[in-house]
Amino acid sequence: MRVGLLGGSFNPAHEGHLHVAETAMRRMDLDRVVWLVSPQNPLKDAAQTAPLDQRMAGARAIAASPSMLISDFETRAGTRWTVDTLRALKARHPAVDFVWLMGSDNLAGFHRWRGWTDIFRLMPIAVVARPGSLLESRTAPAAARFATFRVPSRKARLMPGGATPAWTYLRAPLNPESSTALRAARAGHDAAP
Ligand SMILES: Nc1ncnc2c1ncn2[C@@H]1O[C@H](COP(=O)(O)OP(=O)(O)OP(=O)(O)O)[C@@H](O)[C@H]1O
Ligand SMILES: O=C(O)c1ccc[n+]([C@@H]2O[C@H](COP(=O)([O-])O)[C@@H](O)[C@H]2O)c1
Repeated sequence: MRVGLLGGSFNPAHEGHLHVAETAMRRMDLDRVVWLVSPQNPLKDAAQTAPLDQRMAGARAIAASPSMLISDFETRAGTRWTVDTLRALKARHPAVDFVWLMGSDNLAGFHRWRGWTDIFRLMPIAVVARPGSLLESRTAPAAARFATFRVPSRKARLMPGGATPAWTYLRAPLNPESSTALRAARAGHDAAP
C-alpha cells in the first residue's frame, strides 16, 4: 500500500489541499492520501485556529473521495511535531510505503522544522509547486542540503518504498487557494454592514 501523508492545519480546508493530494496520487501512483489534521501547528497562532472537529468536517467536505482519508491521528497519538508523527505512523504501519507531501512554501521553511533532516530519512518527500513560493523554495536551505537526493519528477513513481533520502518537486498547474485568504475573506464578509 502506497500512502501519501498531507499534514496541515486545514483552517479551513480548500481546493489547494485537494490539488496537492490529487497531484501526488496521480504522479506517484498512490493508493491513498491521509490528511493529517494537526491539533495545532507549533509555529502558528492558536487563537486563530478553528476547533479540530470543525477543521476535520471541512476537510471531509472538500476531499469527498474514498481514496482520501481525513485523520486526527496526531491528536490521538499525542504527537505535535511532524518528525514524531511520522515515526509513530511508521512504527504502527510497517508494511505501508509512506510519502510526506507538502506545498513548496513549506519546503522554503523546512529547515526550521524539528528534526527536519531526520524527516528526509524517514520517508520520501514530494513537494508540490505553490504560487508565491516558487523562487524561495528553489533556493531553500533544505533543497540545497539534499540536492543530490533530488529525484526527477518523471521518476516520482519509483519513490514510494524506495531508498531515502529522496525528494521530488512536482510542477503542476498552480492552484492559488490559501486558508489565510479564505479566513480574510470570511472576516471581511462578517464585518460587512
Ligand atoms: N494552493 C496550494 N498549492 C500547493 N500546496 C498547498 C496549497 N495550499 C496548501 N498547500 C499545502 O498544504 C499543506 C497544508 O496547508 P495548510 O493547511 O497550512 O493551508 P494553507 O493554505 O497553507 O494555510 P495558511 O494560509 O493558514 O498558512 C501545506 O503543505 C501547504 O504547503
Ligand atoms: O514539526 C515541525 O517542526 C513543523 C513545523 C511546521 C509545520 N509542521 C507541519 O506541517 C504541516 C503543515 O502545517 P500548516 O500549519 O502550515 O498547515 C502540518 O502537518 C504541521 O504540523 C511541522
